[in-house]
Amino acid sequence: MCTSESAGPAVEVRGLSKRFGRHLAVDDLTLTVAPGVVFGLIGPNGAGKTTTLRMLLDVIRPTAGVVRVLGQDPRRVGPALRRRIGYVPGDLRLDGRVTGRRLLAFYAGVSGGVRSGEADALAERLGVELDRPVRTLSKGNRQKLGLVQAFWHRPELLVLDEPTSGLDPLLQREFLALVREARDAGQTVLLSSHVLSELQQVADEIVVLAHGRVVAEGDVASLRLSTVRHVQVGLGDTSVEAVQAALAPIGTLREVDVREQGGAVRVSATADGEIDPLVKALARFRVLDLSAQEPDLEESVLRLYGQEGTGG
Ligand SMILES: Nc1ncnc2c1ncn2[C@@H]1O[C@H](COP(=O)(O)OP(=O)(O)OP(=O)(O)O)[C@@H](O)[C@H]1O
Repeated sequence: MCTSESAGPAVEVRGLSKRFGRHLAVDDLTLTVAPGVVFGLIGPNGAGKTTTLRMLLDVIRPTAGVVRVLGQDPRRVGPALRRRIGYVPGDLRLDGRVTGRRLLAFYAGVSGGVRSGEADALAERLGVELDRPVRTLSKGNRQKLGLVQAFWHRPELLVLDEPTSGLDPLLQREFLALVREARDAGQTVLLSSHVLSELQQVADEIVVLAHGRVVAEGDVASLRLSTVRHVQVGLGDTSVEAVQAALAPIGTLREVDVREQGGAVRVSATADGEIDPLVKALARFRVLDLSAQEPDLEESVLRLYGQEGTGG
C-alpha cells in the first residue's frame, strides 16, 4: 500500500516563482500539502496552476524558490520520485496507432511496478476501451486513459491537472469517487480545477490562485467561496410591490430586480451570504420556480481578491 510513510508534508513549496520572459506566471508561492488529504488548487485561466504543478514534476524548472515533493527535491531525484507520483498533465496529449494497452505498458516503465489487472479494472470502471488505437479515441476517452495511468500503480501522491476536462457528469462523479478512495487508502491528492463545485465535493483544503499568487486558502467551509448565488424566482398570486416590500429588509441581497412577466412576478437577485432570510421571505408567496446558481469562479475569486487582498 502506498501510504506516505514520512511524517512531513507531501508537498512543500516555498517562495516559488516562475518567469516566462517578462511574465511572472507564479509569484512567490508558498503552500504545504499535508499527507493523506485531497488538496484543491483552484483559479481562473492563467492563474498559474499548470505552471506550479509542472514544477512539482520537474517538467519545468523554477525561476526561484524551494520545492519538496514527498520530502525530496524533484530536480535531484528524477525517476525514483516520479514512480511515487501519479500525474495527469493539463495538456495531456495521447496520439498514435498504438492501443491504450500498449501505451499503458509504456507508462508502466515510468511508474514502476504496476499491478496486473489494475488497468483493466480501472478502464472498465471508467468505460474506456484499452484495445483500440489511441488516435481513434474521443477526447474524453483519452482523458480516461490518462486517469488510468495516474491511478493504477496506487502512488503515494496524485498530481491531477484539470483531470475532468472532457468527461461527462457521470464520469466526473466516478472520478470523484476514485479520488475519495485514494484518500481513504492514505494517498495524497493534489487536484487542480477551475470548477469550484467539483473541488467542494472532494477537497479537504483549497488554495485559490490568481495571477500566480495565493489569494485565499483554507478548508472548503471557511473559504465561503460558494456564498454568492444568483437567484431566479417566479412567484404567483402576488404583486411587484408586495414582493419588493418583502425583500427590502434582506441586507444580503444585491442587484435585485423584480418585475411582472407572463402573469407572474419574477425576481432576479444576487444573494451574498446566508440564503435562509431570502428563503423565509419567499415562503410567504406561492413559489412557481426557483433556481440558485453558483457564480463562475472568476467572479468568486475577484470577490475574494477584493475582500482579502493578495495576502496568503
Ligand atoms: N511555456 C510558457 N511560455 C510563456 N508563458 C507561459 C508558458 N506557460 C504558461 N505561461 C503563462 O503563464 C501564465 C500561467 O499559466 P498556467 O497555464 O500555469 O495557468 P493555469 O492556472 O493552469 O490556467 P488554465 O486554467 O488556463 O490552464 C499564463 O499567463 C500563461 O500564458
